[in-house]
Amino acid sequence: MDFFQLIDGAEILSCSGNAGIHGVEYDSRRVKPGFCFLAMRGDSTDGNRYIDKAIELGAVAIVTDSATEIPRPGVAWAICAHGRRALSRLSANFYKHPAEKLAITGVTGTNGKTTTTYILDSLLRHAGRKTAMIGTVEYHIADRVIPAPHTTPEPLELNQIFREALNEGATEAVMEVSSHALAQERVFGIPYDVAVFTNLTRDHLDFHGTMESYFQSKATLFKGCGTEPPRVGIINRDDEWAEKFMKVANKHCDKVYTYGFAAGDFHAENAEMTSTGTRFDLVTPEGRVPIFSPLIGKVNVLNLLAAAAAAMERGIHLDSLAESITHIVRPPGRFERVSAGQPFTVIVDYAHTDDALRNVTKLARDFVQQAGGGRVITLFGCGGDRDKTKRPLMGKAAGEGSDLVVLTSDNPRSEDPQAIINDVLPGLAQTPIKFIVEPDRRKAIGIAVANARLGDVVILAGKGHEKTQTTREGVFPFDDAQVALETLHAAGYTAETEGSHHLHGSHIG
Ligand SMILES: CC(=O)N[C@H]1[C@@H](OP(=O)(O)OP(=O)(O)OC[C@H]2O[C@@H](n3ccc(=O)[nH]c3=O)[C@H](O)[C@@H]2O)O[C@H](CO)[C@@H](O)[C@@H]1O[C@H](C)C(=O)N[C@@H](C)C(=O)N[C@H](CCC(=O)O)C(=O)O
Ligand SMILES: Nc1ncnc2c1ncn2[C@@H]1O[C@H](COP(=O)(O)OP(=O)(O)OP(=O)(O)O)[C@@H](O)[C@H]1O
Ligand SMILES: N[C@H](CCC[C@H](N)C(=O)O)C(=O)O
Ligand SMILES: [Mg+2]
Repeated sequence: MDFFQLIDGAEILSCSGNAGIHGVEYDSRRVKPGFCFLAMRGDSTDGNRYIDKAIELGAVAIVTDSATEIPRPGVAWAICAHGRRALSRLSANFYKHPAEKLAITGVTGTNGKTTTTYILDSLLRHAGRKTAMIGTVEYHIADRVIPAPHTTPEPLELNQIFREALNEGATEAVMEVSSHALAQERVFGIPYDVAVFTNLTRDHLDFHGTMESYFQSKATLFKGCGTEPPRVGIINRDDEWAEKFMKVANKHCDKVYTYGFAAGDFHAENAEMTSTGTRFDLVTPEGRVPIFSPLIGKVNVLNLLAAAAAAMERGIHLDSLAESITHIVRPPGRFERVSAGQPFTVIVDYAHTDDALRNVTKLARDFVQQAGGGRVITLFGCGGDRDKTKRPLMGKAAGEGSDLVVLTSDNPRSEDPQAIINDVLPGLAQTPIKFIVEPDRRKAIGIAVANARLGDVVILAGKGHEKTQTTREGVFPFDDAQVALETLHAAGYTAETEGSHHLHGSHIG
């Protein structure tokens, strides 16, 4: 492909020269001979600072979002109006527009994206479709796993995955669309067929500033990301922001469906929730069907309703849903039990907002009550270099939902772990709860487990599937489920159970 073909359709303000192009990069450190380097300004640095580095590494063409950069001799050059939009167009051109040939479902919302995409992907695969799945835990093309540096990748990686998926026979893609990706236009030009909104609760205000601007980012998915709007919008009517999302979806999408626990186009009736699964009648515009889901808790009923609605829109028949729902693959680290035969329950969960902590502690409370007693012990921390406003709220939610809280660290990143803890304490102090502070997460897990008695539920919140802890000193291996298991073994519980097998690979809990 030559440079003109590569930049075709991108908003180019001026250009000069031509070259044969063998690859595209937006990170100078990964440039190879024959590549086009797209230099764009970011929040932490400016890609234009690395143009000469990219040329040294063999870049033959530069696309820059800076009109003041002087073209380097012998290098094809273009000035674009918007860095990421240009990157999207170049990536689509380079990989020959794979997104246009896939039916893509995008899921956005503060919580539930990963779970909903896993369920939808399972339903599509169970119906014989070959899929690509993109999200927080990992990316998949059918059974092939690709590591996920971001929940929603940059347009270059996104187009590459879509191209590989198409080449491998995929017809569908299911992806989480983070608010960061929407705000930064990482998904510019992606034509979504179906768009799902799960919920909007406080998070990421460090990046978005206000809830309104966070909402506006998420709403973009329903307006169309520089392309046709989605054919179908699916909205959680139980969420406080539902009406605002409905307004946008009604304006832009051909069809809009709602889902909700007790009412909506898709809803649940006769729900029976136990600690091993959930039985309910799935009510849809096409009729109703009794289902049993291995996922537990009310939020997972909502995730299931969202996924069922999307699956039906993607042509999966209601009759086959009941069967396929029994086979769904659960995402790792979401309400995942860790068991070594101990007389109390240990749960690893990815709750890292006040809303999610409230839900997960409520679920644990329901279980201990159903089982005739027991306490809820919650361990959590708050991420460093992330929304500080959620810290006291998470403290309050954990305190209100638990009998004992162990406050610790969760990826302090560049921050002082104690300073993060200090931000959480005012929220915890608003509750009468007993709490223990231990910044070392391994020791903290030891404390939580040592305090557990017969019938208690211990929730290890915030890190879910993560395999590392990021601190000022570096990135260290850390896996809550593994550490919990080691702690239980050290305490003398050594039974090999389904839960402990799960830790060694299978995603089916
Ligand atoms: C806030 C945010 O999302 N930032 C992402 C964004 O940064 P940015 O646009 O500000 O770019 P920058 O880091 O200033 O760099 C500018 C340009 O210089 C380039 N560069 C930089 C250094 C160099 O040596 N050479 C070089 O060419 C970079 O590749 C980039 O093109 O683009 C960068 C390149 O892809 C990402 O690394 C960076 O992710 C940061 C590290 C991050 O932590 N992002 C998280 C918050 C995120 O995106 N999370 C969401 C999920 C959140 C959720 O829903 O829970 C996600 O989708 O994963
Ligand atoms: N529909 C939901 N509503 C509220 N909370 C939920 C919902 N589904 C899951 N949760 C809670 O949120 C946590 C994260 O769930 P999940 O990973 O599915 O969300 P996500 O939107 O992908 O999060 P992230 O933005 O971090 O990738 C779960 O561990 C659970 O505690
Ligand atoms: N996608 C979320 C994950 C948070 C998980 C938690 N473990 C943390 O590090 O804060 C974020 O980047 O904000
Ligand atoms: Mg996710």
